[in-house]
Amino acid sequence: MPENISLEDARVEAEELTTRILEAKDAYYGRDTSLVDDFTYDGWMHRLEELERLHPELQGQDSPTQMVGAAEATGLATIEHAERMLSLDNVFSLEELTEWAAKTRASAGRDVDWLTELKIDGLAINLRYENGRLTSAATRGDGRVGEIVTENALRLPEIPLQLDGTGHPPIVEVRGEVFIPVAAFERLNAAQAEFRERAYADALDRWEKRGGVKKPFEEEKARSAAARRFPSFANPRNAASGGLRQQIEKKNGLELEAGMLRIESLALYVHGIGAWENPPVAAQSQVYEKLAEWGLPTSPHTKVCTSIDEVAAFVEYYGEHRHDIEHELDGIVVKVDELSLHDELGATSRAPRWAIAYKYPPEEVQTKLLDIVVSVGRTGRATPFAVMAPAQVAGSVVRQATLHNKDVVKAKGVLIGDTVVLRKAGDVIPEVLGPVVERRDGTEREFVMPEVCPECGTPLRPMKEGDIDLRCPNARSCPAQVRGRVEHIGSRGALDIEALGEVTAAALTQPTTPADPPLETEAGLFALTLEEIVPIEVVVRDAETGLPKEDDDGVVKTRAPFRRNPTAAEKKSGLEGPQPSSQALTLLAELEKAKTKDLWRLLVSLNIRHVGPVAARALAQWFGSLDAIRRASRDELAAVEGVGGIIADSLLAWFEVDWHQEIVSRWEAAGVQWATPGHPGPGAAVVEGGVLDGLTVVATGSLEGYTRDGAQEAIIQAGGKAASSVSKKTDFVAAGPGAGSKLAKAEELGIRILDAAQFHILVTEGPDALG
Ligand SMILES: NC(=O)c1ccc[n+]([C@@H]2O[C@H](COP(=O)([O-])OP(=O)(O)OC[C@H]3O[C@@H](n4cnc5c(N)ncnc54)[C@H](O)[C@@H]3O)[C@@H](O)[C@H]2O)c1
Repeated sequence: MPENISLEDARVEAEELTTRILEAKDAYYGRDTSLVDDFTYDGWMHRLEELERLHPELQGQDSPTQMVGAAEATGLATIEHAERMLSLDNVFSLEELTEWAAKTRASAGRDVDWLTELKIDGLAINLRYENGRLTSAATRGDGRVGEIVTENALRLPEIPLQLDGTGHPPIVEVRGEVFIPVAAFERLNAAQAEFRERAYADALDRWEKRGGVKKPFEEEKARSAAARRFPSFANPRNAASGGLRQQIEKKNGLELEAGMLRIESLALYVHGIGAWENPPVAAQSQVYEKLAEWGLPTSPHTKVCTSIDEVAAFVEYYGEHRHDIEHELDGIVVKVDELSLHDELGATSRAPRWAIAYKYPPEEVQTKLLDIVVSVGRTGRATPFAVMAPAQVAGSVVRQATLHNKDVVKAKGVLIGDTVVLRKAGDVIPEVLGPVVERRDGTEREFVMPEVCPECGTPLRPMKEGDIDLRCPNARSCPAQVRGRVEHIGSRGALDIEALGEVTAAALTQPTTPADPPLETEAGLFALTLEEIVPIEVVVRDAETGLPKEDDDGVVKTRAPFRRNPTAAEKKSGLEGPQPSSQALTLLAELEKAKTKDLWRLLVSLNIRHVGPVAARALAQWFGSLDAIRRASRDELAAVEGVGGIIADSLLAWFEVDWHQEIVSRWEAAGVQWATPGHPGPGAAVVEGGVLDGLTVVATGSLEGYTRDGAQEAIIQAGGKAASSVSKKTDFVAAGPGAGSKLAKAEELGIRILDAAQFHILVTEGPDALG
């Protein structure tokens, strides 16, 4: 729907946007920091373009929509490019991409081949070669004039001073992207941490030599100074940009060492040309072949596509595999392959018309760090986590992220109230990368790790001697730990009780009413009665913020999940007062069923350290009953395949605790079956001689007819080993839709890959039946 905005309103909005965009550009191109995330920045640019489309009189020559990068002088000498270096226009959906392709083909007046490439998240570089010899390397700058970085560029082994071969053009400009590969970026940040430590140690040394008395705050000062000198880099793009543009000759000591290391992390892929008269090739893809012949590095991830469907498939493929690539990418670049069409189609003042960048949804955004709260988990570990203003990142809304421990909070340098960079890549757990220091206004405050458990007030202790992680030692009755254990009991890998999730576990252990929760520990779980749970009331929380909701009078709202009012018909038939809700009835029915579930599931639900489904299955298969496990010696336990010494010790320690014994006996009194019926006793491995005996199988993606657990179970039941990662020892990989890196690994190692139907044959009839 065309927007109806008056010129006056549009002007005000455009001015506001321009100010913000220019500020962000200054920081990004001049100081290698991002004041906002790329997605927000792109949104501003798009809106400004839209306003200028609606009111063309707003579009001055100096509008950011007409400019490439920034000319901001940063102290480096500059050089004019022989031919302008442009930016790229963006699209954010396949629909827009298809539209652009149709328009471009129409302008070309003939069929077009598309060259698809990964959009490398780095910074552009222009390499000028005269008769095959490098005369300058420069950044893009404002597109006409860039900063000279020749000295640093020549430190990259991939940038040749002299091109291979003979007969080079008198002048050619080669354009490419300088970036830091993902693996090198990790190493670089690890090295920065070492430099921090060394700088800190040096400062203390100097202090001591001067005979000073160290005070805690002096150490603190030395630490912060070291952290300022050698900060962690928030992302490879900004680290690469600063790395290439640093004035290395002005550095010495540790700074010089760190600077050199940063340059050594840089890599290059070339992706274009400028100022090449009459190139002896007709297509951009052939240009790359030529550049490779000259010894320049080209990306292996390019493809010539003859239809837009093929382009879309490329976009989709790398959308799923963007984390399997050696560098970060923020999208796909689609180019018209034929060079003569580049001239015909031309360019706007900012971008060529023969290419477009398709941008993937963001994986890195900025948001406000509202608070750092400490949570206690089921094992008692006290973990600080970030509470953030909700942020949409990589397709989901993120509000929280763990910060692990107080040292991590310190290392990341975040303060409560900071604007922080938040990253979530695909299925990966969200992570706070660090603060945007430039956005501070002085109201931020430091996080202080509490000394007592926030849930039960018990003084926190190190997990083990000298450990930085703290735990609440009140394992039996700390409400947070009981809640965590009860939730674990209901989880899919344990007793798989659907009605017993996080919210129900909290209701049973920490309701607002009654004051004494029905479960003080999990020992009472299987003896719960309707009378106990029906009165339960819990606080209603806001889904966005997690804070308690209040009514108009400021009273906290509560909810009674386990009861309902009687229906009219029930009232008529004389029923009075609250009735159990269907949730209450389901919970008790499912608990009843769980009492006779497989022994291994019951073992997992006991929350014994290290005893997960794999060890529990092995124990259950070997011993057949909890009693037999309890009577076994350390050696007997450790000898069971899949158990070992650590788990044996953990089992022995668990049985020694009185309140653990109480769980077992009270569950038993409530009807829990601690033995597998018909098991012949210790030593009888049930599935020996199965059709998969001695074979290792990995199941990945969604296999029709199997849940994730179900596929694993089927492998084990057939006597095979269900492994979670692919290696040379893997015999088969069963892969369904959504299979990612494991499938790629299997292909790489040449391991036989099965679909769901073949997998079914494998686990029921064995490998020979596959043919
Ligand atoms: N977060 C911020 O504050 C902020 C500020 C300014 C710019 N930015 C980011 O930078 C972008 C604008 O910068 P831009 O003008 O460089 O545009 P761009 O990064 O969207 O696209 C153009 C650039 O892509 C690069 N590129 C990577 N792979 C390529 C390939 N295979 N073929 C051709 N080119 C390739 C080239 O260097 C080219 O100059 C914004 O969209 C935003 O994401 C962010």
